Amino acid sequence: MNPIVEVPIVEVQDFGVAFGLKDRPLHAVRGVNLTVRPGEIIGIAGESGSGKSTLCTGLIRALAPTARVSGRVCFDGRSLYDLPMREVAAMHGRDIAMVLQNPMTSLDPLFTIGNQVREVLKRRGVPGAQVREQAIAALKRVHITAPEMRVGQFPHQLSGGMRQRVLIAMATSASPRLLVADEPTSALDATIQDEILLLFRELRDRTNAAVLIVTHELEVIRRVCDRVLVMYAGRIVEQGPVSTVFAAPQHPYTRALLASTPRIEGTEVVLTPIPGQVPDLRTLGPGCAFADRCPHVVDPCRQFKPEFRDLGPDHRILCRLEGGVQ
Ligand SMILES: Nc1ncnc2c1ncn2[C@@H]1O[C@H](COP(=O)(O)OP(=O)(O)OP(=O)(O)O)[C@@H](O)[C@H]1O
Repeated sequence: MNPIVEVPIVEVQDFGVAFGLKDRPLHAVRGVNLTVRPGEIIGIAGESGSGKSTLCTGLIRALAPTARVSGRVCFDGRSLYDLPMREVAAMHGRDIAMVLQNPMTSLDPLFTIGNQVREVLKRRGVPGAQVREQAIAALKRVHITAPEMRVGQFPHQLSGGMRQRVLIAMATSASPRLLVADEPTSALDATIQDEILLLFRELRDRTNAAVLIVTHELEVIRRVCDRVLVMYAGRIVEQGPVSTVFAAPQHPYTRALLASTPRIEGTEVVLTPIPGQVPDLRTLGPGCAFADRCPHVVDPCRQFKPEFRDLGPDHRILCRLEGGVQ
């Protein structure tokens, strides 16, 4: 693993994102404080609707125009939401890359793979004479076999795994400083998943980029990430090194989430679903959003805002329970 350099690439203070009516807002993300350093791979976990995608798109200023943002996001020391959009757009092509879930809808079915990779390279200022050669090199880096032949093919002629690699090749061709991958492997089968995940590590090792991976699959995080953020109802409820959090999760929600993933015990597949429902983000009470589902809930949890507790180096939870769950 790369040594982690201490100068952050992203610094987030009290970040929030709301949608909907001003007098009845939906707080998709609330009170996020986060530092992302070059060379680290961070996984973001949480049930559907917990705010994972909104946080990631918010961190790179790629939210829907209806979103209302609060707090501060600094990218490479510059306050992202104070920059002119023109500069942010230039950063998106150069310093920040995004890989999305569905490789079929992200590639244009009417153009060859070569056309699409070359177009990205041209936009990034690669001289015309080098474009073909660099497009082939970019495909080779993501382990596409016979890239000279593939450049002449259309997206539908490639497998799902190969299409995802092409998107990663396009996203990383400018050696971004931050790569955001939103459910990058969920449409792929397990062996292809592994290969795609390895590409993120290779990118990190080659360029010292920071990588944020949003996923429902905790196993993905356990295998490739250095750090994990667990989100619930728009807040990060636990963050810490993957090895620490997976070995001994401290927030009751993290425990429940880990227990809810299928595991094999003897000859049986066992999982313990999390009881209850995710709360409506428009009608959250003053206390902890997880209180109604928490096995350790006590009265103050419902009445007062939960507080962050530091449990060790880079490890914190948002919970009133002293020292986490015993
Ligand atoms: N453009 C939007 N307009 C209105 N509400 C939105 C918008 N985008 C997201 N939301 C709402 O914000 C909340 C968080 O959504 P988000 O997609 O960030 O969650 P998620 O954890 O990424 O979920 P999933 O795992 O299902 O993708 C949800 O209640 C969602 O409906």
